[in-house]
This record gives sequence, C-alpha cells and structure tokens, in this order.
Amino acid sequence: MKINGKHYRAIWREPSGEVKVIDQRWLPHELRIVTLANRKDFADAIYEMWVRGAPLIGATAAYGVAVQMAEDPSDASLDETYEVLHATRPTAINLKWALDEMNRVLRPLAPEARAEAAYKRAAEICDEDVEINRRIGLNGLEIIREIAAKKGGGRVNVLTHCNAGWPATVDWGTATSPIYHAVEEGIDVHVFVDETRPRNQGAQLTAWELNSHGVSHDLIVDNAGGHLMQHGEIDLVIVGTDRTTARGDVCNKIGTYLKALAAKANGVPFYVALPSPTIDWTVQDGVKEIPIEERGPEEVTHVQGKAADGAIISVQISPDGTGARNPAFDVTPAELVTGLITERGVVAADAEALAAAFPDLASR
Ligand SMILES: CSC[C@H]1O[C@H](OP(=O)(O)O)[C@H](O)[C@@H]1O
Repeated sequence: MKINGKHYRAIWREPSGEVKVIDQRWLPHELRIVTLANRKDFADAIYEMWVRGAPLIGATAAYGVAVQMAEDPSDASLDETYEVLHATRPTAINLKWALDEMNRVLRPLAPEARAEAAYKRAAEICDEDVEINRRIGLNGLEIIREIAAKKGGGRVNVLTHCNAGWPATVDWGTATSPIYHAVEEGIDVHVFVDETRPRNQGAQLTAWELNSHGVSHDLIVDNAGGHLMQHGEIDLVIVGTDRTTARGDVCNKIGTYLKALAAKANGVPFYVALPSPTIDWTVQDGVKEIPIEERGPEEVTHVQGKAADGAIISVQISPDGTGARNPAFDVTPAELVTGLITERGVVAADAEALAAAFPDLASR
C-alpha cells in the first residue's frame, strides 16, 4: 500500500535478486528497509518480528527457502531450512503452510533446478496473497455497505485489534482491506484502533497505515472497547487471525477473545477476515489444539517509543524484579464469531460452512 504516496509491498524482490522487507520494529517513527541475505536473516526477521502477521510470515518463509536453495539446494539443506524456519514462531499456520508448499514444489526437483523454482513459487505466494486480500476486501465491503445503508449513509464505526493491515500481509491487509474498499467507495468509515499491548501493533502499525491512507480513526486503549460497545459507538468488529480451525475457532492476537465476549454481550457483529491459507484443517478445538506462543517478559515490562530528541527507546514500566507472562495469542470459540470474511465470500464459523466453501482444501 502507500507510504508517503509511494506504493510498497511488505516484502519484495529487487531486480538485483535481493529480497527486501520493511523492518516493522521501527514504525511508525522510522521507515527502515532491510535486505534478508541468508537463512539466519529470515529466521531472525520472523522471530524478532521485523516482519509479522500470519500471511507475511508465510511469504517471508517462502523467500527464505528460496535464498537458501540458491546457497545449497541439497535435500539436507531443504530439510534443515524447513526445521529452522518452522521453529521461529509456533502459532500462525501460514508459516507451516508456506514451508509445506515450498517442499511440495521443490522436493521432486533435481537440486540444480530448485533455486529458480523456489523464487518462482515464493513470488506466486506473494501475488496470491495480494489477490486473496483484495477479494476479502470486496466481500467485507458488502457488510460495511449494509451497515451504512441501515444508518442512512451515516458513519460506520469499526473496531480493530492488533494489526491485520497491509503490514501483516504482502499487501491490502485482511481486516483492513474491507475498510480501504469502503473508504474508496466513499462510505464514511471511522476506525477505533486497539493499541494492542504488549507490542502495540495497533498503535504503531494500524494507526500508521490508516494515517497514510487518510482513513478516519482514533487510537484507544485495549480496555476501552467494551465501554464503547456498551454505548453504541461500535457498529462492527473486524479482526485478523493467525490460525482458524476447521470448525471456525479463531486464534488471534491476545485480547481478541475479550473483544468477542464484549461484542456478544452488546449485540455487536464480530467478523474475522480469514484468508484460506490461515485455515488449519487438521484441528477442530482451537483452545485445546492450537499452540500459543509465549514471548519474553520484556515485551510486557518495557514499552518502545520515540523520545523527545527523536531517538527510539525502550523504557521499563514496572518495578525491577517484577516478572511477566506474555501469551501472544488467544482463541475465540466459533460461537462468538458472526462470520468469516474469506476470499470466497462470508462464511459461517462452522465446519459444514467452511468445508462447503473450500471443498478442494477441506478434503486434502
Ligand atoms: C493478517 S494476520 C495478522 C495477525 O497477526 C498478528 O500477530 P503478530 O503481530 O504477533 O504476528 C495479529 O494476531 C494479527 O491479527
């Protein structure tokens, strides 16, 4: 999407062959573009969240395989790369999906043919993600149109959590794609952006991208969402997902479950933008079966921001010696989900509806 009027994807390959990403750790204050030159760079970029967001993690891993195949296309290298990249972050299923896809394409090939094929497939995965997200936007636009019509063309207030915007994907975003399409159509949309502790992806990334596109929005603390819903200030919630089960349980950034409970209690529609590579057909019960990443306590005890002199610093907000727990995701049971906005339409959050929408994938 656009940064200062110029179009970017969140990951791309230069004509020179270099793979580049935006190092999102420094946004919104600094735009740092980095080259990922070897397998370790790709592993570090995913684990340390230079890049993040389920679809972007998958796309990055795909290019990580390609870069390693150019270095060493042997079976052992292919196997080791799968293990190294798969070990970076456990929750987003797109990582495994992309690595499995690269293995499917590369395993049958002679080693000398693997690098070219890997770069080709990685580029296709990126292009497919962009098209999937564009279609999610068009399907989600219908929901926003209906709410706008019921309000006589009045403002549609959307709450988002974390960042499921274009920096979480190759382009468009998932939860933000319907918003961008609605704004482009002239619908009056306002977004309440959950800051999303502890890493503040909402404050640092969603607010940044909405600013760049002139989308009306307010930043709110995570704990304000229920209050706004009680007072009729939220018309719908749209969130992303890192893994959705075959029966429609939705794993997403920590705090999503609480938003879904508040939405249910206040009759606010709760939608999940769901690209099909984020569906894990092998699991049913999200709470019991999805591995929840536990990240370091420092993400909770410290916060990063821009100092008065412009330097980006991290400050400690809790006492020396205070420990912290940092589960990075939670699971919203399907019964709290109004609908799943997929590239093939809006689907009910249940096994039958998902299997009917994706018979080609569910039966694999
Ligand atoms: C479009 S997937 C975005 C999804 O990923 C985020 O997690 P993280 O920033 O830790 O990678 C968050 O759960 C978003 O909803």
